[in-house]
Amino acid sequence: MPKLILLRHGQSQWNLENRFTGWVDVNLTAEGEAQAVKGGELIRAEGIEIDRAFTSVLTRAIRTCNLALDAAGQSYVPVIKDWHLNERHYGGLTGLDKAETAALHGDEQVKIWRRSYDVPPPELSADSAYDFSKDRRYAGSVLPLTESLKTTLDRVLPFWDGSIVPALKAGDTVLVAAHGNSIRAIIKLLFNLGEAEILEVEVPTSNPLVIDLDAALKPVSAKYLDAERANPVPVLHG
Ligand SMILES: O=C(O)[C@@H](CO)OP(=O)(O)O
Repeated sequence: MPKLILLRHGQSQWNLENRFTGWVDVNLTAEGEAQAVKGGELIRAEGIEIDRAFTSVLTRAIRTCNLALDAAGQSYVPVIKDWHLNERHYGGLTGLDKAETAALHGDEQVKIWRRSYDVPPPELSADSAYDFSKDRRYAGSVLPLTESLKTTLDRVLPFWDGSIVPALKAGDTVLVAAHGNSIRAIIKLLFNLGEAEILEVEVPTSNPLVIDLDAALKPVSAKYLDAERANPVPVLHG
């Protein structure tokens, strides 16, 4: 039976500072590192044997993946890194303080930017310090200037179909160490959630969400390994 473990990265420096992060390559805090290790220890305690892992090209997810695999005693697992698993691009909000932005534009507008399904934040300006188009990890790719959850899902989907689905169909146990919104995109897809339902889904940092799948890759069960830090698991649609 294929098994998928979704692991949101541990606390990052900008999670701590409450700044819109998106594609900025901030590192884990010490607390985030400890969370990643705990995630791996829980995977080990559950006796899960991972066949392959996928992560983004952002340090906080890569390090969470590595720390969790180390703590699970499975550092040898092959890891594929791909930008299609990056966090949603926060466009012109990138780097701003979330509370200051709410004070300026109102809580309602910030909630729309953060959690609406298809309203993207304003685009990144041409002179932004957060222009990643010259970063060699994205060479040859056309990069977004902003993303909603919907357009995040649009770019996660080809990678999901092309790389992760074949591994799951082969019966592998797969770890995906990624970000709040790229994981929400995968959850929407997998659980066939509506636009309103996905908005209620908040994935806790570095708490492994273990999903057993049938041969058609429909979820048959889902649980967080750290029950104390769990949020409601997505509803299984029949
Ligand atoms: O800042 C970000 O990139 C994301 C994830 O931390 O935040 P949000 O909760 O607004 O999706």
